[in-house]
Amino acid sequence: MAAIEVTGLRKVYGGVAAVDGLDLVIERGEVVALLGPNGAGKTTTVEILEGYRRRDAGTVSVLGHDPETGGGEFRARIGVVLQEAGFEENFTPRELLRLQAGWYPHPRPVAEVIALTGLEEKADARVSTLSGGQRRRLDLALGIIGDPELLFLDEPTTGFDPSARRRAWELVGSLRDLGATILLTTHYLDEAEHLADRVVIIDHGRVLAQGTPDELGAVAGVATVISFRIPEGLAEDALPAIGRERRLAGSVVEVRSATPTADVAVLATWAVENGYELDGLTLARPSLEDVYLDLVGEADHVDHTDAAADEASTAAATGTSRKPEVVR
Ligand SMILES: Nc1ncnc2c1ncn2[C@@H]1O[C@H](COP(=O)(O)OP(=O)(O)OP(=O)(O)O)[C@@H](O)[C@H]1O
Repeated sequence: MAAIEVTGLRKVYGGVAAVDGLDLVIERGEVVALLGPNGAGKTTTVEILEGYRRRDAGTVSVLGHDPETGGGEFRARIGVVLQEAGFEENFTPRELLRLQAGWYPHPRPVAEVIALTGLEEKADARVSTLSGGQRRRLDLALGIIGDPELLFLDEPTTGFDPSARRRAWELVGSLRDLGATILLTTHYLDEAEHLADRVVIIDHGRVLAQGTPDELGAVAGVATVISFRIPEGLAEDALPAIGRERRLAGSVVEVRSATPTADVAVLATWAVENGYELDGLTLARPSLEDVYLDLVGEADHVDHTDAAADEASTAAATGTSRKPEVVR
C-alpha cells in the first residue's frame, strides 16, 4: 500500500477552489517535494493530509487512514513540521521535547533529537531566547521526536543559515535512509533537487507535472543551455542564429536549444570558419529552476500573493539575482 493516495481532492474557500481535483500517490520510503507558486494550494493540501483541515471532496488515504477520522492512532504515526508553530516561550527545548515525546508510543531519545537538530547549546535555554533559525530547528526536532513513519515538512529550512540548512538536509537524508516517507514543501528549488526522489509541481490546486528533475525536463521540453563567452570586439548580432532563445549576461551568451547537437555544429563551424575560439563553451542540462519557470510561467510565478518574497526566495534558492535580459 502506498503511504499517501489522494484522488480528486478539492477544497473551496469562499467559492474559490484552493485545491481543485488534485491526484497524488506517494510510495513508502519516498521523499517527495511539492513545489508551486504562492497560493498554489500546497499548504492546504498538506494540512488536509495531516488531518488539520477538512476536505470538500475527494478520497484521501494516509498510512491507510482517512486523516479526518484517523484519531490518535494516526497522529502517533506521523510527524508534522508546520510553517509557523507557536511555542510555550517559558519552556526550554529539552522540556518541550520531553512533553511532546510523552504523546508517542515509541519516541526517539530526547538527547538524540537535540543532537540531530544541532540544538545542544540551546537545549536548556528558554525558547524566548532562541533565534528564528533555532526555532525552526526546534520545530524540526518536535516533528521527529515521535519517530514518525511519515514526516510532513512545510518549508523546513526557511530562515536557516547555510550551515543549518546543510545540517537539516543531512538530517532529512538520514531519516530517509532509516526508511521514513517524507513530504516536504519548499520554495528552494535546490533543496527540492537535493532532497527529493520526486518533485510534484502544483499550481491552481492541481498537479501540473511530476517526476525526477530529469524526467520533468523531458516533459516540459525545456531546452539544453549552450553557453560561451562572446569573442572580444564582436557584436552580438554577428552570432549565428541558433536555438530558440538567446540571452546575454555580461559577456556570456546563453542559448536555449531543443536541438543542441545541430546547434553546436552550426556554432562550431561558424567559429572555426571565422577564426574564433569560444571561451567557456559548455552544454548544460536544464536546471529544476528552468523546468519550474517553464511550467509555471514567470508571469504566473510573480502574479501570486507575495511577488517580492517569492522572487527573493527564488533568488536565494538558486544563488542568482535577476535573470539576464532576454535579447531575442
Ligand atoms: N483559511 C483560509 N481561508 C480562505 N482562503 C484560504 C485559507 N487558506 C488558504 N486559502 C487560500 O487558498 C489558496 C491556497 O493557499 P495555500 O496556503 O494552500 O497555498 P500555498 O501553495 O501553500 O502557498 P505559499 O507558497 O504562499 O505557502 C490561496 O489562494 C489562499 O489565499
